[in-house]
Amino acid sequence: MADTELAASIKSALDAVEIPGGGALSGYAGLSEIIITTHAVAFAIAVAPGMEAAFGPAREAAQQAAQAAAPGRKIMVSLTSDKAPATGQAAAQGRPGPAPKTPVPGVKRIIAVGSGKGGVGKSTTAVNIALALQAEGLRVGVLDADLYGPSIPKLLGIEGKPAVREDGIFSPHTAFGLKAMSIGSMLNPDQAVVWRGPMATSALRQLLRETDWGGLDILVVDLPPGTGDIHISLFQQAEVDGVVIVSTPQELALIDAKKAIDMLRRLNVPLLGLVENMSYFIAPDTGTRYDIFGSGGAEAAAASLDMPFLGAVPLVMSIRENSDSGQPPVVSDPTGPEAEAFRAIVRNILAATPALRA
Ligand SMILES: Nc1ncnc2c1ncn2[C@@H]1O[C@H](COP(=O)(O)OP(=O)(O)OP(=O)(O)O)[C@@H](O)[C@H]1O
Repeated sequence: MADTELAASIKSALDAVEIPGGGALSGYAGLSEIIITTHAVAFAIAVAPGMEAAFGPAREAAQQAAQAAAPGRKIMVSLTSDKAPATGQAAAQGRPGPAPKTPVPGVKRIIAVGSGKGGVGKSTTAVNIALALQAEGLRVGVLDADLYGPSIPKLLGIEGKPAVREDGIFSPHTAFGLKAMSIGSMLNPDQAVVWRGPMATSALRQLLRETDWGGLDILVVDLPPGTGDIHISLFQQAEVDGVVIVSTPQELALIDAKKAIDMLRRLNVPLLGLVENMSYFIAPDTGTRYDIFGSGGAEAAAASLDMPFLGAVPLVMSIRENSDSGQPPVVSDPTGPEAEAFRAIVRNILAATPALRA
């Protein structure tokens, strides 16, 4: 069935869903466009502030109606309302605040990996940190929340969609011993823009909470670059134990990274430290190290921001070649200089935050 036909048949299935105050959901002005992807269906219901609970049953019924109309696809129905965060005055007036943070089933600790701008090697770092954590004896998973450039599937050589159990829970992929889920498998590449805002955060919530992680010590979340809805949604709904910021040595990237760091401070999320990627170049023939961008930029930036410097990763062709073919250096060449760089970063993280092992 074509996507437009499927969207139309879901919309007519919503005729049977009654909304508070009477009337059908299909005719409700707050119903968003129905987005169809290869594996998922997503739509949002915008409600007036304070009406979320009243719309709960309608959301449930919409979920079931859409599932019946689109069997085999993951259904994501989000309720959204424009409400200011309940701080200060709002809280004092007794208005509801953001939902409290709740543990993610099957996950003990969460580390997120972020960056100021794209293309700095954030996903490469996330995957290799996850593998290096695993080499330390921890049970580790990776969640690719980078909606605008999901690259974990390629980096881990994962293909296809994750299986959905009968109860609607995802069974994650497994790659190199890591459990892995990617927002990328939920959407077509050209749909990232459409997925902004509530639908993206709803997709994140479901990937995080409706996946059978099966008992992880640490889940590594690859965030989108910059600061946006996904970040805020993750930090508000789950206890994130710390964030690693990845930057390249160029000053511009560092300035961008500062914005990300400011946001974390405002949201009270612990910063684990800064990783400098593509920091120096090792000549493949002689093994000589060249500090092509000048050395120590990120280290100095970390010091000026009063945060730990976790380590530097060299710019090496093999990282690009192996990563892009689904063979991350920590597994493809575990004793090489790139793998050693990531392992040293992980040792620094665990030394500074021993609770991550607990
Ligand atoms: N240290 C490195 N040496 C050589 N190439 C690297 C290194 N780190 C990352 N790369 C390459 O740079 C490209 C971008 O890396 P990656 O996808 O990890 O960045 P990102 O910051 O996550 O980007 P995006 O924001 O687009 O997701 C990839 O082709 C990757 O293989």
